Amino acid sequence: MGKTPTGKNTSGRGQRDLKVKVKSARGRKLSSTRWLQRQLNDPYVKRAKAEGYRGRAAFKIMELDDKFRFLLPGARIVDLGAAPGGWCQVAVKRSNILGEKGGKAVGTILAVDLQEMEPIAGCEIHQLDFMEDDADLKVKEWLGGKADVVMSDMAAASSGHKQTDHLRIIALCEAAAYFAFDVLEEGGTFIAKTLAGGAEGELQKLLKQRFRKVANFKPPSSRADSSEKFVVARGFKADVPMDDA
Ligand SMILES: C[S@@+](CC[C@H](N)C(=O)[O-])C[C@H]1O[C@@H](n2cnc3c(N)ncnc32)[C@H](O)[C@@H]1O
Repeated sequence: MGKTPTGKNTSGRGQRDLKVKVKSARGRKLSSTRWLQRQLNDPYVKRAKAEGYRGRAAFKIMELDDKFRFLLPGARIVDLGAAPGGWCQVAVKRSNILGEKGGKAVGTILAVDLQEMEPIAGCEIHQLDFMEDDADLKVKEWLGGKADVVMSDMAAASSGHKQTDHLRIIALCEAAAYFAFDVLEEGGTFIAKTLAGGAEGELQKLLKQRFRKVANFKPPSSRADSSEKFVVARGFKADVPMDDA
């Protein structure tokens, strides 16, 4: 029998467990160094800083919009998982929320996140856990009407376990999708970030019941070594009940 650092006797198995912990602690230290290096060398991180965006995620929504054209002038947009605010910054510009490109400033952006967010002109920001009971009702009330776009970049902090992270993000996507079913205008668009894994088929099936077109897209700015991609559902069918779709 060996001894733990606190002097307790251990079995052989206990010693093996201790070694694993030391090894994984080292692993975490290494990977955080790699994370920092990757951030420092990432061209999108540099561009975001140079162009005044709050994060590299801003380029993902630009690339999604370049391909699918949903940030239209005057759009009413709900941004779920919005912090720190890169998507909102892009949406304010592209949907001419402040009327800077001429015309009336008629659009709205409702931003929701678990975390606090610094204000962004043209966005109404709410701090809320979208998975708590009645969160959808609260957001609906703040919205005060229909939306043209519901977009979700919601993601929980990585657990380090691929399947757990996949199931967590699919749950967030589904909650966002049911909310979209409730608030989208006829023809509206739903965008959500997913991580590849076994439960995606069910999400696609759900979306295909209520949207005319459902596609997956990995923007060039999404890291190649990440299983992240975005589901883009267009042409919302407002009057089709789920069972008859
Ligand atoms: C990748 S970040 C979003 C980045 C954002 N699109 C941007 O451009 O700055 C994911 C966000 O999802 C938020 N999030 C995760 N789970 C959430 C939940 N249950 N309710 C609300 N926000 C959530 C996190 O707090 C985090 O800010």
